[in-house]
Parts: sequence; C-alpha cells; structure tokens
Amino acid sequence: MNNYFVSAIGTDSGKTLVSAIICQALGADYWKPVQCGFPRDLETVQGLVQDPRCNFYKEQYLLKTPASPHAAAKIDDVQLSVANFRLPATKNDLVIEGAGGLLVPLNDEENIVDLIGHFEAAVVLVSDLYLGSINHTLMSVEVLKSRNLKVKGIIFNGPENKESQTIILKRSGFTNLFYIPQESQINADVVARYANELKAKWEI
Ligand SMILES: Nc1ncnc2c1ncn2[C@@H]1O[C@H](COP(=O)(O)OP(=O)(O)OP(=O)(O)O)[C@@H](O)[C@H]1O
Ligand SMILES: C[C@H](N)[C@H](N)CCCCCC(=O)O
Ligand SMILES: [Mg+2]
Repeated sequence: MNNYFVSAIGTDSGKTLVSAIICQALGADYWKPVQCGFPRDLETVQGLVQDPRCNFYKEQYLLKTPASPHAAAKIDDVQLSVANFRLPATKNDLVIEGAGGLLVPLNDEENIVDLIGHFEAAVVLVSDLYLGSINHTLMSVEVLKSRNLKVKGIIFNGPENKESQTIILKRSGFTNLFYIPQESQINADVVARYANELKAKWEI
C-alpha cells in the first residue's frame, strides 16, 4: 500500500482533477484531510471517478470558510495540529489531497507540507502552466528538497508551455509523470481517458 500526497504550486492548480485521475488509474482510495469551504473536493472526486475499487473517506476537518486552513480553523474554533491527523484505515493505495500549496499554514507553526512526512507519503506536485509558474514551481521544489521528502513526480496542467516544462524538469531533476492539457470541460469520461494514459506511465 502506498500513500500519495497531491500538492501543487498554489490553489486552483488542478489537485482535485489530478487526484481523481490517479484514483481511477490505480484503483486507489481518496482522502482530503482538511477542506476549507464548499463544494467539497470529496464530492467532486466521487463524481469524476468510476471505479468500484476506489473508496472515498470523509474529511477529518470540514471547515466552512473558503480560506487558508489556519484562518478557516480559527473561524470555526478548531485547533489543527499535525500530530492529530490520522490516516483512514485502508489496505489500498491512498491519494491524499492537500489544500492550496506546500507552505499553506495549518496553525501558527505548522504547514500543509508537514503532513507529508507525518503520513509517510510520496508527493505528486501539480504545476499549472501560467506565466509565473516557473518561479512558483521551483520554490515548491526547494521546499520539498529541503525536507528530504519523497517525490513521485510532477504533473503539468493547463495550456502547454514546453520551455517552462523543460526548465522545471532540468532544474528539479523530478520525474515528468504526465501532462494534462486545458480541456473545455472536466467530466468522468475525461478523467477515465487520462487515467488510462497515466496507468502506463506510473510505474516507469
Ligand atoms: N486541465 C484542465 N482543463 C480544464 N479545467 C481544469 C483543468 N485543470 C483544472 N481545471 C478546473 O480548474 C478548477 C480548479 O481545479 P481544481 O479544483 O482541481 O484545483 P485544486 O488545486 O484542487 O484547488 P484547491 O486548492 O481548492 O483544492 C476546477 O474547476 C477544475 O475543473
Ligand atoms: C479555499 C481554497 N479553495 C483552498 N482550499 C485553500 C487555499 C489556501 C491558500 C492560502 C494561500 O496560499 O494564500
Ligand atoms: Mg482541490
């Protein structure tokens, strides 16, 4: 059983889409430990994955405000602490989706990135290809490397930019797992199509 932690270079980068594709590709389970605001990513993934092998676990913290977890927790009078997060019990591979990027705070001291070691997960980093994303991706790479975290690879998402992809891969040394182009709509068929492609690339 492997735990994969899907993080990204920011919010709205495509983590939920990528999580659904990985779940469908591997027949893995899905869990978002902390959700801030609605709709719940859990429900989005449930609507996108069509694979009876996949189980979907409830968030450990479902916070009502669409904000950074540390701020959303304050509003709901909840204390987030890495030590209190508990993985769902499963014998299956598990895809864990973060919130926002790696240095998003959970509280005054701890960040999303601190959950990765706690869960003993390998990171899948989603890099969406907007202008400015090279800087944001390479900063995320530094954060991962400085903590010696295990990285499965990068998934690029959105309008193609070969120069950005090439320099990010060269500087990071990370594996290029997959590229998802900008789609006119996201639905279960799109996810199934990319899951089939990803399956072939995952174990290389
Ligand atoms: N390749 C793509 N083509 C078309 N739409 C996309 C693509 N990637 C992501 N989107 C859309 O962009 C929006 C943001 O993506 P997504 O919800 O996966 O981001 P996220 O990183 O999970 O955000 P959060 O930090 O809130 O969890 C969604 O509406 C999603 O369907
Ligand atoms: C509410 C949003 N969709 C995400 N789940 C949380 C994003 C936190 C971003 C914090 C930040 O980097 O400023
Ligand atoms: Mg999401």
